[in-house]
Amino acid sequence: MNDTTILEAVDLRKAYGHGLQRMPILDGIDFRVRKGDFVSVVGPSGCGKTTLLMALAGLSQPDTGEVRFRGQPVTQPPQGLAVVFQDYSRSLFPWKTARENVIFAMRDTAQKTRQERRDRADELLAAVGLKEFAQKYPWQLSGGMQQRVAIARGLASESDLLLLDEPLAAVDAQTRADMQDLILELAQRFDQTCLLVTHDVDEAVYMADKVIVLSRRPTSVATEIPVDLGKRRDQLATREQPGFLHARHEVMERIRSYRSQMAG
Ligand SMILES: Nc1ncnc2c1ncn2[C@@H]1O[C@H](COP(=O)(O)OP(=O)(O)OP(=O)(O)O)[C@@H](O)[C@H]1O
Repeated sequence: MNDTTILEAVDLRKAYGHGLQRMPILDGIDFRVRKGDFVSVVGPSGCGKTTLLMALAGLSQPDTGEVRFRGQPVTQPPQGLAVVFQDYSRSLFPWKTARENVIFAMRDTAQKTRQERRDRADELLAAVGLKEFAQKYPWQLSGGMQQRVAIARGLASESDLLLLDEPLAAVDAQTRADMQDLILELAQRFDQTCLLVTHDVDEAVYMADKVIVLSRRPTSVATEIPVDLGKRRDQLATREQPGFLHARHEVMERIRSYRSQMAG
């Protein structure tokens, strides 16, 4: 590990089931994430992206191999790491309002007083376009709104590392673009390293400093494709830059090669 590495996956292996039912999912995955980077992970459906994320978060243990966060082996969810799950309906507390859900994530932050926490929660809710909905309960919000609360909560934790599992899957195209920019802006503002799982190749490249493409299941290869676009992104200009088109091409090419291996 060098000084700037915050997260490492070392020869991660994980299978589900036993005996004849045993299904290997991760079959020797290695990669590193540098502090401050935004990393996207793409791969075929069912290749084990959520399984990988659960292992990175310390929510499930790999069979062999190791996850290291700030150089320390991860054996349970570590402090300084937060996850925004794909299934927002199960990740928010239904008995807490949007504001209370966001405040709940601030247990370990610099915001100590009730007022400080309330102000930061309202700032984040306003940033995700939910200023008027702070006092609503999750069941009073649409799916996309609930997911925005979940994102505000992830950012509120001010954790050094934020793992995002398809957080924008349920929102419409325009909101999705706005949320991409919001996540980038807030991650930079709070100095958060992010690892985003997404099915959307354009989103993966737009958001990231590096895209990790996973091979089909059992996933044994994680190819890294650098995205050389600097930190400032713009929905129109960035997507037209040669660097964007090149990285997008490389990612698509890699996915296609994994697909043809599967067919062959
Ligand atoms: N707890 C579990 N027990 C048994 N099998 C599981 C479990 N969790 C996931 N699987 C299986 O492992 C495989 C990988 O699942 P996973 O959700 O990690 O993939 P994914 O790449 O995130 O999928 P998707 O792209 O569809 O979201 C799938 O075939 C899934 O059915």
